[in-house]
Amino acid sequence: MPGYVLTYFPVRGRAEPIRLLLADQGISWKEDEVQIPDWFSGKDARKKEAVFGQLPQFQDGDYVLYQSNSILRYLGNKHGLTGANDEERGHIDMVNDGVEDLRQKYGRLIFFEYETGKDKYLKELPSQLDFFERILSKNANGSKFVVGQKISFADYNLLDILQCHLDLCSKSLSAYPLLTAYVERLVARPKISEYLKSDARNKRPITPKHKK
Ligand SMILES: N[C@@H](CCC(=O)N[C@@H](CSC(=S)NCCc1ccccc1)C(=O)NCC(=O)O)C(=O)O
Repeated sequence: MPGYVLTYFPVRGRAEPIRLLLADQGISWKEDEVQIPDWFSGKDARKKEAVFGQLPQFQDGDYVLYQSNSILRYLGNKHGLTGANDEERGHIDMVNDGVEDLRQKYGRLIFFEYETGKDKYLKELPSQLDFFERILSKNANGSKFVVGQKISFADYNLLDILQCHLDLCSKSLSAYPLLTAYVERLVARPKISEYLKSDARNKRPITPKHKK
């Protein structure tokens, strides 16, 4: 039975929350690495087959899925990571959509405004992080996960984008005790800790713009 296959570029990017979920859940997967020049030059013909012409792609046997957030939600549904009831599921989706909003802001900075916009971005970042600190504060005083008693697919997405911001500025969470403790708690989970130390994780830059 073929297992899970994740097709993406040799970067963390939009595939990293998926990798964190799989690693933390003890689920093995195959990395199908696409070289960026081959993708854009057409040497790798898969761009024409991709539903939206982009990656990541996720394969579960013969089942093929694109869109990183859809892949996260699919794995959440399959592996019990979508909350305890409809209300929690709705809030998990809401938080994941909020993470997507922040990821798009982060991507715009990295790919289009880095030289001129970093200071302004960091100055305005608290207005975004305030939302997530408050979300954590409303669930068990921030001592657990974004929603409910169990980890959900949105937690892996939030962890990744927070780590991206810690890479951008190591002090970006210093005014956020709940977010700081949340990241520390999640990265200390044995399987996430093991993955974060792995060559597979550390050979990949966050984006093609980051130099290893
Ligand atoms: N909504 C989609 C967005 C997918 C996406 O943007 N994929 C990018 C990669 S994700 C990312 S971090 N993009 C920005 C930087 C980048 C560009 C090219 C390759 C790798 C990274 C991609 O496939 N670019 C190549 C292309 O469009 O032909 C999703 O969430 O999966």
